[in-house]
Amino acid sequence: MAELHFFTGTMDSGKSTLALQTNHNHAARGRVGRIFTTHDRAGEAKLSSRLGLTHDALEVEQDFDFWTYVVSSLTAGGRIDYLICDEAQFYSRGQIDQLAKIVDELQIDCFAFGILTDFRGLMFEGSARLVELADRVHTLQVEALCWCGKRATHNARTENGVMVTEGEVIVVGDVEKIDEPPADVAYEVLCRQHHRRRLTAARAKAVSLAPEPLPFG
Ligand SMILES: Nc1ncnc2c1ncn2[C@@H]1O[C@H](COP(=O)(O)OP(=O)(O)O)[C@@H](O)[C@H]1O
Ligand SMILES: Cc1cn([C@H]2C[C@H](O)[C@@H](COP(=O)(O)O)O2)c(=O)[nH]c1=O
Repeated sequence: MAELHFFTGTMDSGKSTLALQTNHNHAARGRVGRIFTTHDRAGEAKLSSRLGLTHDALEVEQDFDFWTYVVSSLTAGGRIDYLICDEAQFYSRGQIDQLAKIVDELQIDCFAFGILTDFRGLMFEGSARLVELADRVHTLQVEALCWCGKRATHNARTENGVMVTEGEVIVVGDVEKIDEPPADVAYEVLCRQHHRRRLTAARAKAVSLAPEPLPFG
């Protein structure tokens, strides 16, 4: 039986790497797939991993219809055994419904990859629908870590090094590099407590370096 899988984890937890590995393993056994993504950091119609692998992909635009695409391909004599869907958090609710229909009605496996929550800690539309519909939800095994050493569960957005909680939901960007100056927009993975307290690595460092308050009186 075909299944709808949702692989989720914070930014930088290895989702795109796993997407490419999954494609490789299926293709190596002669199965034929299609790779989809949207808003990848590497640019349009690319699926890229921080480990250096990149693969051409089909870009999922807002009005893209998975069901129509797959049915047209099959009708034209094409073969599709599985779909790889990266950055699935950005897909619409309707597009996730189409993926579920493809799994059920056409017996095509679907492997979707994405982050669960946005920089405010709220579920993305695509991820929420995947949690509702997926046959299996897998949490990535490789744990991204908060600066405190705890498992990171949240994706914070920073603007010039300062954590923000308001703004557009979709802003393509990378995780902050510790040895580089703060980017205009970047992300940092944090544990819940430090996300709640808005305590990024830079702020924690600044606070710990701040002089002790003068004794009262
Ligand atoms: N130089 C490196 N050496 C080893 N592993 C690395 C290196 N750079 C990145 N990684 C691994 O790649 C992961 C990020 O992979 P990626 O597929 O881009 O993540 P995601 O799609 O979840 O954002 C990191 O969690 C880390 O495990
Ligand atoms: C939290 C959050 C992230 N994004 C963007 C930033 C990146 O371009 C992608 C996540 O990619 P990754 O492969 O998982 O690292 O999503 C966003 O647009 N809005 C957010 O709130």
